[in-house]
Amino acid sequence: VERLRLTRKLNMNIFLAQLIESTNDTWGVDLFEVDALSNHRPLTHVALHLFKQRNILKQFQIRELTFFKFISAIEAKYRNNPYHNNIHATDVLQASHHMLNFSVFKNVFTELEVFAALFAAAVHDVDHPGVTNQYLINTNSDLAILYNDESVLENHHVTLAFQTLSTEGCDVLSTLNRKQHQMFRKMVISVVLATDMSKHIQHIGHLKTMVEIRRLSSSASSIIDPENAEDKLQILQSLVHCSDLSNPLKPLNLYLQWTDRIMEEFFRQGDLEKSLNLEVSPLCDRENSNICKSQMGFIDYVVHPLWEIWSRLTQPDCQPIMDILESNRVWIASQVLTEDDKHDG
Ligand SMILES: COc1ccc(-c2ccn(CCC(=O)N3CCOCC3)n2)cc1OC1CCCC1
Ligand SMILES: [Mg+2]
Ligand SMILES: [Zn+2]
Repeated sequence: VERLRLTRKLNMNIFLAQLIESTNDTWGVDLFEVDALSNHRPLTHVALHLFKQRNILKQFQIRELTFFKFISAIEAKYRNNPYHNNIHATDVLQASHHMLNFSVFKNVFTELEVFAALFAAAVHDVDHPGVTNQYLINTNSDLAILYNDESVLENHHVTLAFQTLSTEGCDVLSTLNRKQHQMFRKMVISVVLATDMSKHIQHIGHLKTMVEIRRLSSSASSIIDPENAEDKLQILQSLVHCSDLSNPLKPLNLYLQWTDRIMEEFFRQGDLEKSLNLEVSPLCDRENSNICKSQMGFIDYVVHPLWEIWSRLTQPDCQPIMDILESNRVWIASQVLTEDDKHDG
């Protein structure tokens, strides 16, 4: 029996290693599998692997042990919410890594910009309480008071990330010089704050402008001027925001798991609102919801408008991902009909 147990353990580790290797260049890795096989430490495993694969630790002389301690401390500060947890952080990190490899971004970003974008993705929801900014504001929470109702959650995530750097043995930025540290901090703050849905429309506006310039400018090649730090920062903000909103562009079985999870998180907020005699927020009433219809709305009015312009900027590498969105939408639409019948029934 002991030999059998060890063989099974060995096979699980081999399978885990193969899954983690696939995060290098695969869109839609099953991170729920990685979570199950990694003793619920997907973020530490994947982040360590991707930062090493990109040679970030060597470039900035960051000791592997220091990075391990930091990312483990961050992963431990993600709460076990149904949706906003360490698996979601890993998902956004891996999607951001994947899109940074798009050919349109070749030779555009510096190592420091890549480091800042992936760092921001890994920490972007740390200590998320599983409720929305609006709920924190409506309940006069300490966080809303602390951040004056402005991007409350996003401010909290980035502050906690930088505070974690001062935990014993966790300062992954100790080898950066003053200028690098200042630029890194500015980029991480702006990328994490840009994951607030209140900035969503601005993302679309900036991307439309950039695509327009690409269309007008003669050089059909990469339109992104590597000298324009502002443009590059806006692109990194949109890249992580797109990754944050990438669930409907993942293989259907993964998309449906994320949908179940966000709905359960919303429903728990609705339960809280009911118990506090507050008005139940939209989509948060588990007694009265149409999951497929709300996903159709999410895709048509939030996800597709953003990803349509993002894919135009990043063509041709985004097409396979847009195709998944299209097929998922067709499937959801087919379910709306049956879901109606169920309700009518
Ligand atoms: C798989 O389903 C979703 C996956 C992700 C999102 C989503 C929206 C905005 N973000 C970015 C973070 C943010 O700002 N949030 C977090 C969600 O709550 C609102 C503030 N993420 C919403 C999703 O579905 C919702 C429930 C039915 C329709 C919309
Ligand atoms: Mg967030
Ligand atoms: Zn997020």
